[in-house]
Amino acid sequence: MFKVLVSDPISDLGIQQLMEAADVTVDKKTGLSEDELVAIIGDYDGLLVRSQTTVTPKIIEAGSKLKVIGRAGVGVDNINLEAATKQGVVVINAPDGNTITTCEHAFAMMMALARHIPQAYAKTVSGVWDRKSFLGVELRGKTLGVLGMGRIGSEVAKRAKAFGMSILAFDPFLTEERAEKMEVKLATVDDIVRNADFITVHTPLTPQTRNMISRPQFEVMKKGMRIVNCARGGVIDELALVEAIDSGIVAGAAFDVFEKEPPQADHPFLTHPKIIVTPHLGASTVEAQENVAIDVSEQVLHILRNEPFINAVNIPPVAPSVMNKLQPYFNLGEKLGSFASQLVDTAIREIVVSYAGDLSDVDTQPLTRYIVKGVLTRYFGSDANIVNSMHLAKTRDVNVVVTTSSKTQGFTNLLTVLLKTEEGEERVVAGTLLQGYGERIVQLGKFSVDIALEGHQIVISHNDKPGIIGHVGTLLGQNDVNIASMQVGRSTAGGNAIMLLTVDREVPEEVLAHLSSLPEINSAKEIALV
Ligand SMILES: NC(=O)C1=CN([C@@H]2O[C@H](COP(=O)(O)OP(=O)(O)OC[C@H]3O[C@@H](n4cnc5c(N)ncnc54)[C@H](O)[C@@H]3O)[C@@H](O)[C@H]2O)C=CC1
Ligand SMILES: O=C(O)C(=O)COP(=O)(O)O
Repeated sequence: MFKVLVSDPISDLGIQQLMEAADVTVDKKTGLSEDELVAIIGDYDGLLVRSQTTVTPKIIEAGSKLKVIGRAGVGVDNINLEAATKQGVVVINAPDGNTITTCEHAFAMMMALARHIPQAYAKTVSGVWDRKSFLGVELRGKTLGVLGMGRIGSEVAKRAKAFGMSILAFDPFLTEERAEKMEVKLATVDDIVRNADFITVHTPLTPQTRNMISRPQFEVMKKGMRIVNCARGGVIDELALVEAIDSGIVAGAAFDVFEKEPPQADHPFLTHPKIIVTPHLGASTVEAQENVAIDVSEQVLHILRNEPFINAVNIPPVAPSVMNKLQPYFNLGEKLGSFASQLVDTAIREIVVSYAGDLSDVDTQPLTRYIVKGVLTRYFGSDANIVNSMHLAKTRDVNVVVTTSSKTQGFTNLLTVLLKTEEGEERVVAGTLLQGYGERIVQLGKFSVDIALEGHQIVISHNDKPGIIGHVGTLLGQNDVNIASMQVGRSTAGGNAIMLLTVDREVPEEVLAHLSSLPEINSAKEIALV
């Protein structure tokens, strides 16, 4: 039974499938301190959060069973990704569910700003009928600068056009072609700050976006412009903004997010007559909260059940078409890695993965993660997984080299794993996925073989002399080890040879030792692929 902790207010309807899953129990405990979370997180396989819970390295380290942290929303800046990746915890988010809602909030803020709605409301309900102080401006005919043209920024631009605004947009990934298609003008940050009547930011907070709008930008802004931040506190320099308003450059600002949330009681935004604020409500609609909770619950279930999943933040994204192509090979890759690692006796220094044939035209990185996981599982057990396998290899000074070739080498697809060790040992194993026959090993060292990659196997290196197969069969039979299949490969008659056996059960140590001591046998190793 998996246990999931929900530590922020998340829609009940959205997490229904998680609550109804027969193999999951869900506990809801909101408002916990770091220490309180540290004390209980060890019991949980999954953690679901929004933006209130700060998931610190201390919490992640205490989560010894933790497999997944699900963020019911977009921004994962409250989750320590480095600690999660190190520990092999998958972090997923729900990037699509609150796009429209947040876009609509940004728009609502822009309109409220243009027409002083919060200030006018406050005065009216206080009993003052003041029609003179709140002269607004129209959006029509104005220039809107959009910084960050991702999901939300693009939707804001779309709506702004309907209001008769012209749009200047900047995003490092916005091409001239896409800008044209969206009927926005591709601009630089400098163009935007100099020419926009309104600016809205829709980027994550990164070292590049922190204080993206600060004193130097305010200095060249159009007098009387207005600015909106429904993305992340810190993208616009808060103190520089107050100065720019007070000096008459900026006519007003609307903020949903703050550098520190909640802001201190004496934060200048909270009392400034030209700044309107909301308490990080961008994603707070019934629809968005259901959407993000549904999306994240679905993925958390997949991860707990070891099924393929999407939207992992600490694993590079993979296009669905690439994923469809790679997915059938994940098992093969992991087993080949595991097989190869059980052939070596000394510390691995390099893992060389070669892809040939069909797989050469896609980005095979996700598959490499499975192979490396397979190799490292021998040393790290279940602590190695596809999230941290590359990281683990790096921290252990294991070099991972990938080569690809479109040549088919006799198989539609061929994965080869070569391990090089500190002592100069080299072990190579290659496998393929054969329609109707599943995962097969087709090369072991320099020998061609063909055997299913499954269960318990024995690899025997021997000299090609008559009678050896008989000796091996007899010894295993005497020890009640049944042989399911056998393959023999040799380079030249009478030379080195390899015997690959699939057996029905684990082979006792003493039987392996006995096998190794038989005449003409150089070594016998058991490989477990279970
Ligand atoms: N106020 C709220 O409740 C909510 C806030 N958000 C925040 O809104 C922001 C945008 O969310 P989405 O549109 O879903 O994300 P997204 O990932 O689709 O878009 C972000 C865009 O910012 C661009 N970007 C990155 N660095 C940039 C730079 N230096 N200059 C210009 N553009 C840059 C990226 O290329 C990307 O296109 C995020 O910070 C997210 O956390 C999202 C949902 C709710
Ligand atoms: O999704 C995001 O990035 C948000 O900022 C929404 O935050 P919330 O889930 O409302 O705490």
